[in-house]
Order: sequence, then structure tokens, then C-alpha cells
Amino acid sequence: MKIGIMGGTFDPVHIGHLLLGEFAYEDFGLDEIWFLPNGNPPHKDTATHNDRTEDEKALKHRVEMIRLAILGVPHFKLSLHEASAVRHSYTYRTMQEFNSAYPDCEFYFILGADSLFAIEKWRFFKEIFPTCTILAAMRDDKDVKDMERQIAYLSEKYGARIELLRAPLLEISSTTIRQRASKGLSIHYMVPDSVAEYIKQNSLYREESDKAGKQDG
Ligand SMILES: Nc1ncnc2c1ncn2[C@@H]1O[C@H](COP(=O)(O)OP(=O)(O)OP(=O)(O)O)[C@@H](O)[C@H]1O
Ligand SMILES: O=C(O)c1ccc[n+]([C@@H]2O[C@H](COP(=O)([O-])O)[C@@H](O)[C@H]2O)c1
Repeated sequence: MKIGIMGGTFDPVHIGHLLLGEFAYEDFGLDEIWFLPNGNPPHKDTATHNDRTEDEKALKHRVEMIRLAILGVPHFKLSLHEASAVRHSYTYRTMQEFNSAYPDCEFYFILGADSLFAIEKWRFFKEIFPTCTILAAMRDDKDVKDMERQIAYLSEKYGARIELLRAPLLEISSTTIRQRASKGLSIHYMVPDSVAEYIKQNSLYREESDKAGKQDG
């Protein structure tokens, strides 16, 4: 089996993530795409620092939104392998564990340009390359030439196997969605309807004063 791993923080999952998964699935003849939310990303400020309950609550929301976003798509699965708010999520470790647990599977790690250009800062990043082929999509200001240069650089220096993933360019990020939701602006069409509804129902990303107002009213 050929498995695509769509790793991310997914705070929240958006159509940019889903499109990467879908194009990787089709263009590389993959059998399944596993969405892999990281529980405790060492590199992002999702942790509420010393408040384990809040971290767990936030992780539960991120996981639930993926569950809703991929509902009814048989080739999209949710992997809870990194879904611990306590243990740090490191890609090298997860990919080594996947390789050991599923020796008959071939893994493809899907990421966007920002991740491809930052990968040398990841924990024990050289250990990732033997475990998978990386499928890298363009994003933001990185064009095909920038991508090809970075792919050639990582391939020559570390023997990495990296392919360019050609998916529609979408200037959408979880940051933009959180910012829009916090101001009460529409996030429709940036996330699946079910995810927009979940964010609304649970008052996610709202200013604290708004949440208090909602509870009062
Ligand atoms: N619009 C997009 N185009 C291409 N790649 C994307 C896009 N959005 C996210 N990705 C990629 O998906 C992976 C997971 O992304 P992540 O969950 O951090 O979302 P994000 O939108 O980058 O979040 P944030 O704005 O909070 O940093 C990363 O490898 C990232 O590069
Ligand atoms: O292992 C690491 O050190 C590491 C550092 C940064 C990012 N990653 C992984 O890269 C994927 C995309 O990360 P992000 O920050 O865009 O959500 C996700 O699966 C992260 O766990 C991994």
C-alpha cells in the first residue's frame, strides 16, 4: 500500500490541506491519505503553557474538525498517532514508527513550501529522508524555480527523495481563518461547512470578551 501522510497542526483544518491530500492521492496513485494532527508541536504556539486541560481541549477540537472534514471520503483517514498533548510530536520518530509498524507500506509525506524550506530545523530531520518520499507543494511566494532549487539542494545534500506536488495555489492559512473567526468574519468556503459550523457552535477562536458575551446572552 502507498500511504500519503498529511501532517499538520490543523488549527483548524482548511481546504488547502484537503486539496493537497486529494492531489497527492490522484497524482501519485496513493491508496490512502492519513491526516496526522500533531498533539504537541514543539515549534508552534498552540500550547497554553502549563495548562494541560486547555491543551487537551484544544487538541480535541483540532481532531474533531478533521474528523468532520474527511467524513464520507473513504481514502482519507485520521491517524491519532501524534495525538497526545503531553508527548512532543516529532516527524522523524513518527515516520520511523510507521515504517516499523507497517513494513509493507510505502510512505509519502505531504507538505507545503514553508515546511520544505524549514525542514533543516526539524528535530533529527536527516532521519526522515530514508523513511518516506516527500511530496512538496508550492505556497505563498515560492514559485516552481524556488521549489526545484530546494528539492535539488536537499536531494543532493541528504539523498532525500522529494517530488513536486502540483496542486492549486491557495492563499489560505489556519492563521487567516483564526483571525477572521476572532473578528466574527465569514470563513465559509475556506473550510468545509461542517467545520465552519463546529467553529461557530463551540465559539472557537473568539475573543474572550465575545465568549463571555455569548454566555451572558
Ligand atoms: N494553502 C496551502 N498551500 C500549500 N500548503 C499548505 C497550505 N496550507 C497549509 N499547507 C501545508 O500543510 C501542512 C500543515 O499546515 P498547518 O496545519 O500548519 O496549516 P497552516 O495553514 O500553515 O497553519 P498556520 O497558519 O497556523 O501556520 C504544512 O506542511 C503546510 O505547509
Ligand atoms: O519533527 C519536527 O521537528 C517538526 C518540526 C516542524 C514541523 N513538523 C511537522 O511538519 C508538519 C507540518 O507542520 P506545521 O507546523 O505546518 O503544522 C506537521 O506534521 C509537523 O508535526 C515537524
